[in-house]
Amino acid sequence: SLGEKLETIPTAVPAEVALGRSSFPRGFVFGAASAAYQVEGAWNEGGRGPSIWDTFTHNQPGKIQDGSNGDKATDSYNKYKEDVKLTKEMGLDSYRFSISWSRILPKGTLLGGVNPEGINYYNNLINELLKNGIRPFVTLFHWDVPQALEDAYGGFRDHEIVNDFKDFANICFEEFGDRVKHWITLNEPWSFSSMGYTFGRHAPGRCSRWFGCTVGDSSTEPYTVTHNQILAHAEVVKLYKEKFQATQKGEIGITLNSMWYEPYSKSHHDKEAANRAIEFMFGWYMDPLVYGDYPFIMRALVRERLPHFTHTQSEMIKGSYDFIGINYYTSRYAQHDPIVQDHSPGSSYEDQYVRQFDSKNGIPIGPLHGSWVNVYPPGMKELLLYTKKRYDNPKIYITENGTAEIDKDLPLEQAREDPHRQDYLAVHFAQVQEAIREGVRVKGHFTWSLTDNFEWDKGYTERFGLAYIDYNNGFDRHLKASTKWFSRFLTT
Ligand SMILES: OC[C@@H]1[C@@H](O)[C@H](O)[C@@H](O)c2nnnn21
Repeated sequence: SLGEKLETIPTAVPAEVALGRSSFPRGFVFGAASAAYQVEGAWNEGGRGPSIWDTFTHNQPGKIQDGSNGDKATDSYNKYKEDVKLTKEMGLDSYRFSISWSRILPKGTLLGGVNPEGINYYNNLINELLKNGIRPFVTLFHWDVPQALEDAYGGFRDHEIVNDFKDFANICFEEFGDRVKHWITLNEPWSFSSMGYTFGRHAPGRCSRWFGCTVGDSSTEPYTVTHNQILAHAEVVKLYKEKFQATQKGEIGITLNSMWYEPYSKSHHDKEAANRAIEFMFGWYMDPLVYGDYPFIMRALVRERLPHFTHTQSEMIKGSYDFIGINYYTSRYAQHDPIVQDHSPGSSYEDQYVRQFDSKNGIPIGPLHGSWVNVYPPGMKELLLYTKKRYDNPKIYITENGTAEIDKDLPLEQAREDPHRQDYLAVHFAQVQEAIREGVRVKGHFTWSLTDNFEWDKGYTERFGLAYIDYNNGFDRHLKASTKWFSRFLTT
């Protein structure tokens, strides 16, 4: 039972992990990750056009816990060489970052013009990484839709964006594809759809009125936005494979996030609820990518609000990946939410008929780090085994995994102490190793994040970095204590 599992969660560094990188397959990639809006800053410098995150934070500061924004973020636009140096100093193999669409195409479209300063910035970043022997892993879309496209046709609410995303990707492949060999089309389409259109907590902040928004519909827009993201993803993969892969010899995939779910009780209904929860969060995307359509349970429960793919689209989407990126942080309990008479679900979240909890009988599913990361390492392994079993054992990178501390405005020396991060990483590395031993094709792990950064609706109140950012002293970077262990791990 879960109780036994909780007792068996190792708190000390498991022996095999203490052996370090040598206990992972040869060639396994260790990296750290970031995203453009969260680190670059320079929001209106270097020719960059506004994204929906600039609009959202400037116009609705109340939706951000500390009322902050990414105008400066960690000033990585000017300090990227320091970030590359941190990556190298730690002994990491790769740096995952995203390209700001509106820094390349300030008006979002090719017609609106390409920004040469944007091309120049990413060329400099890529070249600096390669000069230091660090492999670039590039995400094309990490939630920062150009505001011009939101204004023109509602961004991902309109199929038109598929063509503009293809144009953006084409420029990136042409300009950077000679040196970038690992591409991720989308980061977490579930988060973009649910946080942005079900709950309205992320840009563009749309949701139904009873969720507290003035515009939006939590029962339909998340499905439309997901549908257009999947189509945009598949068209870009098709473009890369038809026009670039033969010569550039890179690989392309997508990054999906999911929690793992444990049944709240041993009841049949709660076990079924746990299955529904993973299908509505992970299967929403994995089923189209592997089988060409949404999960049957979604068709059955969402019905006319769930868009359909044409046969041609379905064939294009099926198999549109060389790898799957998985972002895992935490797990939840899933409890059956019965369908009572006349109940009409008001959102994509309610459609699954699942109540989710982070604790049971007052006992959390795992120790709480930051505001939402309950440490539950078995969830990492279970999610990986689920992916292997249900989705034909794809090549996987863990494109995000990490933990946080609440910012308590501590003096630097105290703020750098992060034993919880060392424990978190060690126990999750052990789970990844076990999954690999059981045949899961995991080829790399990226810690979220290289540095503290703008944590979306949490602003700067939560720190996920391996390196501390001193926002009050020139955005100085300081490696946290856990990196001493991590660097040793990477060399043994
Ligand atoms: O919340 C911490 C991080 C965010 O900072 C990333 O941008 C996002 O990809 C993500 N997904 N899950 N957790 N995360």
